[in-house]
Formats: sequence, C-alpha cells, structure tokens
Amino acid sequence: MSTREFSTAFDAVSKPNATVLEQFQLSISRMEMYKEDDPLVERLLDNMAKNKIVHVSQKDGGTQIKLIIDYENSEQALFKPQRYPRDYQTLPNHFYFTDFERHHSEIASFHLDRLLGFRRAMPVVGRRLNMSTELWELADGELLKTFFVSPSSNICFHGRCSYYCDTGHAICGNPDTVEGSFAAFLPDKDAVPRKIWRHPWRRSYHKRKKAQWETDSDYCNIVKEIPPYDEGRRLLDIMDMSVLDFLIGNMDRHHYETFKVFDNNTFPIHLDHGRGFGRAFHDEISILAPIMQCCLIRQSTLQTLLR
Ligand SMILES: Nc1ncnc2c1ncn2[C@@H]1O[C@H](COP(=O)(O)OP(=O)(O)OP(=O)(O)O)[C@@H](O)[C@H]1O
Ligand SMILES: [Mn+2]
Repeated sequence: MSTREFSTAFDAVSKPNATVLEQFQLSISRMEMYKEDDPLVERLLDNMAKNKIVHVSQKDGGTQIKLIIDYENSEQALFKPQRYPRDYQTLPNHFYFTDFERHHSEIASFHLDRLLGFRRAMPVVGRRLNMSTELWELADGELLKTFFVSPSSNICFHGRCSYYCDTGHAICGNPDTVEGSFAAFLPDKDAVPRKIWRHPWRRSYHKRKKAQWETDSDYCNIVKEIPPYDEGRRLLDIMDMSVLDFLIGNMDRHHYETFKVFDNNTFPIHLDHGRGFGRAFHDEISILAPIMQCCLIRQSTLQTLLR
C-alpha cells in the first residue's frame, strides 16, 4: 500500500489549512515516520515548544501520568512531566518496571533515533510550563481534582494512574514552573489504527521469573519461524530497536506498535522511551540479546555505528 492510500485515511488531505502536525502525519510512510531533513520536524518542535496551550487532560491507559495537551491551533502533544533532577539515577532496588519515568529520556531518544537514521519516533521537545496558568487553569475532570497546594505553597498535581499517582509522588511547581517532554501526537487511532505487538524479547515483568529468551539459547530460531519475523524487514527492525534501547539503557520494551494500513512490511514505531538513561555508568548487555542470539544486524545500522 502506498503513502497515498495512507494519506486518504485523513480528512486533512482535502483540508486547505492543515496544521503542521496534520501535514507531518500525512507524510508518514510505510518506510519511516518522516523524511531525512524534513523541515516539518523543526517546525513541529517549535510549535510544541512555543504555541499557546488551551486545554489539558489526562491520557488514560499506561502506568504513569501523561497529559494530553491541546494547543490553540488545534495541534496536540503528549506531555510527560519531569519528576526528578536529570542526574537522578534508577534506584538500585528498583526493577525496570518500577523505575520512574524521565522526560529527558523521551527527548534524547527522539534525537538519537533521528541521528541513527531510523526516523521511527515522533518528534519530542522539552518545555517549561507555568503550573497555574498553563496547567491548573486549563485542566478538567479527574485531573483537575488532583491539584493541590503543598506545605511550601507550591502548586502540585498527581493525576490518576496505576504507578506513582498519589500525594507522595505528586508533580510540584518549582516554584511555579514544571518542565516536561512534549511528543507530537500520533494520528488519531480511529482514523489510522495501529497494531500492538508483543516484543519477542520482552522481559518477564515479574520480580522472580525469567523470560524464555533468558534461558533458551535457541530462542532466536523459534522467533525466526514465526510471522512477521520469518520474512521482510521486521526481524532486522527488532535488531535496530535493540541498538537504540542499548544506547539509551531502556529495558522496558514490552510491546511495540505498527500502523495497520501498512500491513506487516513496515517499521515498528519507536514509542515510549521514558525509562531510558536511568543508569548512565552502566551498560546493560542483556538489551543486546536479540542481536547476540540471532547474530544479526542490519548492514546500514552497523555502518552507521562504525561511522
Ligand atoms: N505521541 C503519541 N501520540 C499519541 N498517542 C501516544 C503517543 N505516545 C504514546 N501514545 C499512546 O499512549 C500509550 C502509552 O504511552 P507510553 O507507552 O509512552 O506511556 P507509558 O505510561 O509508559 O505506558 P505503559 O506503562 O503502558 O508502557 C501508548 O501505548 C500509545 O498508544
Ligand atoms: Mn511504558
């Protein structure tokens, strides 16, 4: 299926005043999220960093707090707030699945994905918000109910989610600004559905169990037989993802998504990098398990790394 057919999934094709985000979404192809040197990327980053915000709500699903940001020009971004200072490391007794999310990891991962020439991540930029005028006053519903003033008179909120959304883990202004990452919104799920895949080298997400790949040295041969890994680009894309995850130190790659309209022979979207950069002085070799067990890497990726 061509880019053109993908484009027709959007009304924006015929929209004369398509926003930069809509234009960006329309240009997503089967091969990549955006073209090398696409000027829309810088414009999108600039818009998300500077444009006026008119509404803020909580994004359902996921384990940690995320907010949907609506801009005046009707663009949208996914906001992940800063929780800890940049140099705050993963706590020694935390698992990859209990680690706090780091907004700067989302930002740096986008840049690294682009530098490596993958171009499979949505653009992400950092921005500081005013706690009262850009969050509290624009929040609604369940999110609004979680705002409060702390003992030191800072405005805080905690939102609702399954991890770290309580008074003890609130996000507070410092004194009245909060920093976060802003990821450009993916095309609306209803217009452009995505398929969610379980990552073959997913970890166990259990504090006492191991995953099959950790004990079965022949694991790659099993994966190789199973569609979509038995043909096309997908297995090589999994290797690329492993390169990215190793460099950012992300052990939390449990699922990945693709755009359904492109069928199986398309790139996996590089999404959800909030748990990277937690241990700056540690190389987690097990993240390279797909590459080591399959003894496989895309030639262009290897060349990029050597360069
Ligand atoms: N840029 C985006 N635009 C729109 N939707 C997004 C975007 N990024 C992520 N999402 C959606 O939100 C969901 C949760 O995002 P993400 O995985 O980043 O958060 P999370 O809290 O780490 O979730 P989980 O705990 O489930 O891993 C994703 O599965 C995806 O469907
Ligand atoms: Mn996640």
